[in-house]
Amino acid sequence: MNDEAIRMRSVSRRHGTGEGAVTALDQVSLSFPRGTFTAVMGPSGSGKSTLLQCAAGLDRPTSGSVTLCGTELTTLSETKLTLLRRRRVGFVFQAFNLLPSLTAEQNVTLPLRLGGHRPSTARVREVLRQVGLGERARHRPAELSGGQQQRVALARALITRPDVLFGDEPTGALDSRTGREVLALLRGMVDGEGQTIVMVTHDPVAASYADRVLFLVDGRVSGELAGAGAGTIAARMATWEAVPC
Ligand SMILES: Nc1ncnc2c1ncn2[C@@H]1O[C@H](COP(=O)(O)OP(=O)(O)OP(=O)(O)O)[C@@H](O)[C@H]1O
Repeated sequence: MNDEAIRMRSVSRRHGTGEGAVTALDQVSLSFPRGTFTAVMGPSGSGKSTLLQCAAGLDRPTSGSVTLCGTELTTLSETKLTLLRRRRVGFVFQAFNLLPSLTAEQNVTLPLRLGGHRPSTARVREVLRQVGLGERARHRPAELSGGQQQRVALARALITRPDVLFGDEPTGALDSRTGREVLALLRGMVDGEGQTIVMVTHDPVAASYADRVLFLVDGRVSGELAGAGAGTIAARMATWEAVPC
């Protein structure tokens, strides 16, 4: 069995051509082992979101290779890539992106239903229980706290049992206590169920929940820390914050 959830080999992503061209990712090679939690950090514009999008098959690299559990993504047709994304990767963003008129369980099942699938009620209840919302299945977003709304978004991302869960600042809109609850939930999914998580964050406390923190600068991996606390991560961030723009 392939123990790499994602493998990126010499991945570059350039936008535009000629003098105005921007290299968002520059020859990045990385492995994300299954069952691990990785945080991706770096200054604004360093390529974090681009890395996440290329790893998840949401964006296509200009060159290089990306495999998801052994499947090469860069050569897949748009249709196959869409199907693969729908089934094998999950996303949570800073914005919860819930439909206000739908209940928690309807929000969780909406993407699957749009794709022509109807998950069993048992599965929907199971995933809502997993995120601590077993009693809130019939509530609408306005009847839920911010943290609970993000848990609905998490349940929606997890319902297909994705190979990888990607988060782009998933706790960015939450107060610090609620954010920590969501991060503890993510950590528990890695430890308890072997979920693979890749999360972009600007917050050293959020990054400290990960097994490994990758640092990007100018589209390249500039270093990494394993098992680091928030203080150590913040000290590393201070080295690039000190560089004048
Ligand atoms: N569609 C695009 N067209 C042109 N340039 C782009 C495009 N998308 C991203 N870029 C550029 O690529 C670089 C990396 O962007 P990216 O959004 O990946 O950075 P980031 O580290 O996630 O930034 P932030 O922390 O501010 O969200 C930036 O210089 C950005 O301006």
